[in-house]
Amino acid sequence: MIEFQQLTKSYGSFDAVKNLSMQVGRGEVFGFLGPNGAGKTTTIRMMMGILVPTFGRVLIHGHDCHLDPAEVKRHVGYLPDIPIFYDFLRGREILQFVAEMHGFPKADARARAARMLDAFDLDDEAEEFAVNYSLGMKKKLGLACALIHEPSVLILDEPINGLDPRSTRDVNERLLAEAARGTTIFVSTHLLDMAEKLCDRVGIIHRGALVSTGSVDEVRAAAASTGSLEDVFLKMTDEAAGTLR
Ligand SMILES: Nc1ncnc2c1ncn2[C@@H]1O[C@H](COP(=O)(O)OP(=O)(O)OP(=O)(O)O)[C@@H](O)[C@H]1O
Repeated sequence: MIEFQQLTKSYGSFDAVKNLSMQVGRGEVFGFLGPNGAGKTTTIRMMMGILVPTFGRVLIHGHDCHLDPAEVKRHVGYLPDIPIFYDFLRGREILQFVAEMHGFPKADARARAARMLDAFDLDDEAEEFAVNYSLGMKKKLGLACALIHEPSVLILDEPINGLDPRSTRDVNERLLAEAARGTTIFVSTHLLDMAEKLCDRVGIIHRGALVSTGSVDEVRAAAASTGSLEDVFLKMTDEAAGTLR
């Protein structure tokens, strides 16, 4: 379970994330939606212990993400918005390295890397240097790295941004399979179609503040809208812009 308690990140007088309080339950797929600059990546970086909160905290399975980041990482698989790898390691070597960093013995790490290459259809690129991977291949390799230790929580920053339709479908199917296994998934996106297909609940963040949370139907009802999630999103972020200004 993920628990946000008044999580805040300020840069001078500017609040990139303000007073974020909410919970994501075990096994839930939660879509964190917001327009560009809303505070999604800042929130996720605080969850991963990369940024220090100005105030408040976020807990994963009861562990404080800032005070106890190593324990959090044992439970979490993380896909950053722009996956970055050692350019001159090959796909297979990167996966094996990540598995070994998680403490698996060499032979197990090698077997896990092979399973992931197969699962993500990266076998043909396994011996290629990461620097030569396309964006779609990098996202798939990044997701494979996130999953290699079979985490109970996945934190994904824009996992299908920039992917072609086939890769998008592959990734969505993979995430649905993970959700079916009971993995908790916290996924940031501004692709509403993905949120509608995948998420049990969504939260809409705008200018650092949570403006709505609930199932897609609940969020739709709160916005007094009968339209698509896109209509609801545009209405909510427009109304919020008015009240937050
Ligand atoms: N180091 C920083 N100093 C000052 N402002 C920052 C810093 N990092 C982020 N911000 C600001 O915080 C806000 C939230 O940024 P963030 O990257 O979290 O947005 P986002 O929702 O992930 O956006 P996108 O969908 O475009 O990736 C933005 O206005 C951004 O300019």
